Amino acid sequence: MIEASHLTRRFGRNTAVSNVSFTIRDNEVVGLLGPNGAGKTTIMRMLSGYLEPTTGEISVDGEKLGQNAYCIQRQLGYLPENLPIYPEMYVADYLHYVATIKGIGGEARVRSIREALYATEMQEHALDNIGRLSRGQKQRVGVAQALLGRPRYLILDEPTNGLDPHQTEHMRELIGQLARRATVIVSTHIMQEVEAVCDRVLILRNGQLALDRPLADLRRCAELHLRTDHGAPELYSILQALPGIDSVRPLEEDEHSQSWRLELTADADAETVAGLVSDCVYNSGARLYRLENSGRHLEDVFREVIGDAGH
Ligand SMILES: Nc1ncnc2c1ncn2[C@@H]1O[C@H](COP(=O)(O)OP(=O)(O)OP(=O)(O)O)[C@@H](O)[C@H]1O
Repeated sequence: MIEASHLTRRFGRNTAVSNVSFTIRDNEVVGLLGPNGAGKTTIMRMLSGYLEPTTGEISVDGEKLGQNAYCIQRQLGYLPENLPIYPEMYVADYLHYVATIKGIGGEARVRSIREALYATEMQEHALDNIGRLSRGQKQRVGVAQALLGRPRYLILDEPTNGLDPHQTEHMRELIGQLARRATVIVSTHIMQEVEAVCDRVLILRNGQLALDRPLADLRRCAELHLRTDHGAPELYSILQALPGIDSVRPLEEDEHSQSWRLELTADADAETVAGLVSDCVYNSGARLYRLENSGRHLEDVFREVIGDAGH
């Protein structure tokens, strides 16, 4: 378990991360989201032990990172945002070098390199010069070095950066597989990625934690999309008064129809409310054109949470 408690990091006068606390349980896959400059990389660097917090503390399985950095780092795989990769080295030599630094030797080192190459689909490039690899292939070398030694914790800063759609899909599958034996913290700008692989999402805004929620929770916060004709002008206020409906937001309207987004209360059952809504529409004399239940998309949640900080 990773516990980050009241983390603050300043660079001169700039506070990159401000009083951020969270706990990550074993085998969770946590997505770290936020606009440019929100503090994601700074948090990941602190979690990996490569950057000290100005104040606050990180502990891993109850051990303080500041006091046991080397020990903890051996259980940790880290893909930094800008990986220092040596262009003149061969892929296999580079992985050999990183494995040695991580204290993996002998048979285990060979096995570990083979596993990492296989997991990242880089086995054919083992004897390629790193300088000649494409951007996406270099990124995969970065992920491969993070996987060496089967770390219990994986911190991946934008792992799909530069990957083509096939490799992006493969990376998602890989993260899913890794989650069976590791705790994964992944930062990305791609919401679909988080929706596809993460159990939980942390959203940072101006260095502060603006949201920490399980994705299942966000999906449960359902909403209904309703489209009717203009047959019942009072429908808006009737809908607003229905149990289970938190708010009614008008969407587009044309001469034939009007649409609303009905946001449900956290404890509402979407199907029960949908039944009430269709009864209401029918009883009001309006014609029902569409009634659809859709979970909230992370993209909408992100926009709401980030607000102006996203520009
Ligand atoms: N080494 C540093 N020296 C000075 N300021 C820094 C340093 N590293 C980060 N910062 C500042 O801290 C803030 C947070 O940066 P950080 O890289 O953590 O954001 P981020 O969320 O990872 O952004 P991006 O999505 O663009 O990668 C920014 O204002 C950045 O300029």
